[in-house]
This record gives sequence, structure tokens and C-alpha cells, in this order.
Amino acid sequence: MSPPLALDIDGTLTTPDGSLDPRLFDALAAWDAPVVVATGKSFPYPVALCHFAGLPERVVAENGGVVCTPDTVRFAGDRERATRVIETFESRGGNVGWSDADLVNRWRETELAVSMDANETLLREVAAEFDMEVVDTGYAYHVKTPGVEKGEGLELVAEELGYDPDEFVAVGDSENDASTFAVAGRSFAVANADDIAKAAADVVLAEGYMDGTLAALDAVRD
Ligand SMILES: O=C(O)COP(=O)(O)O
Ligand SMILES: [Mg+2]
Repeated sequence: MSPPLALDIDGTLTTPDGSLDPRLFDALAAWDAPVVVATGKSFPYPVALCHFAGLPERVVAENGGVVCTPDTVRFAGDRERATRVIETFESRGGNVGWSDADLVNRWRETELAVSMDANETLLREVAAEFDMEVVDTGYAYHVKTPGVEKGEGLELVAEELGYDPDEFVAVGDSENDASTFAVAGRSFAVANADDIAKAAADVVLAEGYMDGTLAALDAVRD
């Protein structure tokens, strides 16, 4: 039996242009242990990914703010405080950088995300005033509650599945994966990972994006 997996989405299961690598679906279908999708994206995205990949919905979304299994959904984090950060940021001239439709935050329940084009210095300054944290995933700046992390979410899902978190193998690419790497028994950073993820991982892969993830799966498959 192969080990259970905790997989990040952006930068890990995607191509450099941001779409899911189609090889993902065969790899998931062939995996004979639970897979947890652990992402900074808002709740519906990983749920849809699991649904259409034919996997049970075992999801850590919003950087740990939402933890979902087929039986339970749990929330952590202070979205109201994140909203106040964004309002203050905008009142000082900041621009979150999304269209009016704002598909990035529309269904986000526990934190808020800001475009990489936004004024990072101003955002961090305002977030600090509200005791909130800014996490740079390489895809967005997330204004989140300190202490809410993907790793804690993985611990909750693992417990529900009857696994110890250190039985998991984690693959990721950015600083929001460091907490997952800390609780998983084995961790892999893809080659395109940021310095924080690389420092937190047991192994830094030579291959990037899905090439890296497939190499990690080959290395741990029974
Ligand atoms: O939502 C983001 O900014 C990044 O998402 P990820 O955690 O799946 O890489
Ligand atoms: Mg990522």
C-alpha cells in the first residue's frame, strides 16, 4: 500500500500557465491510499477537483481555514478581520487587483486574497495593524489569521482517516506548504518552489511543477 498524500494545487499539480496538468488524473486514479488536497484556494476549487477526479472530498482549503471531509466541514480564521484589513488597505490607496466578479474571494469564507500586482508593503503594514498575517504563495497574497495553517488542517483530516500525520507524504511549492511539510513524515518541494518551501522540505526535487510531483510519487510508491 502506498502512503497517503497531501498535495498542494498551484505550482504543484499545475503547468507553469496555471492549468491542471492532465497527467494528474491518471496519477490520482492509480493511487491506492487517501489523497488530501491542501490549498490556499477557496473552498469550492479543491472540492471540485476531488469531485471531477473521482476522489472523496478530503480537502484543506484557504490555507487551513476550511477543513472538509465527506462527513464534516470545519472553519477557522477571522474573515471579518481580513475584511477590515482590505477596507483599510483600499482607503489608503491600495487595490486588491481583481475584477468586479472577484472569483478569487467570492466563495472565500475564512481569509481574503489579494493580487500579486498589489502594493505588498502597504498590505503588510495594514495587516500588521490588525494582527493579521500576509502569506505570499507566488499566486496571491493571502490575508489570514495567524496560527491557521494547512498543516493543522492535515492533522484533522488524518485523524478522521485513522492515520498519523507523519504517515503522509506532502508535495508543495510555496511558503503556505511549510506547515504541511512540518507535520507530514516525508516532504517534497518541486523545483519551482520558493526558498521557504525548499528549506522546509526533506527533499527538493530536480523537476518542477507536475514533473516534480510525479517524481515524488514514483519515489514513495510501494
Ligand atoms: O491560492 C493560492 O494562492 C495558492 O494555492 P496553492 O496553495 O494551491 O498553491
Ligand atoms: Mg502552491
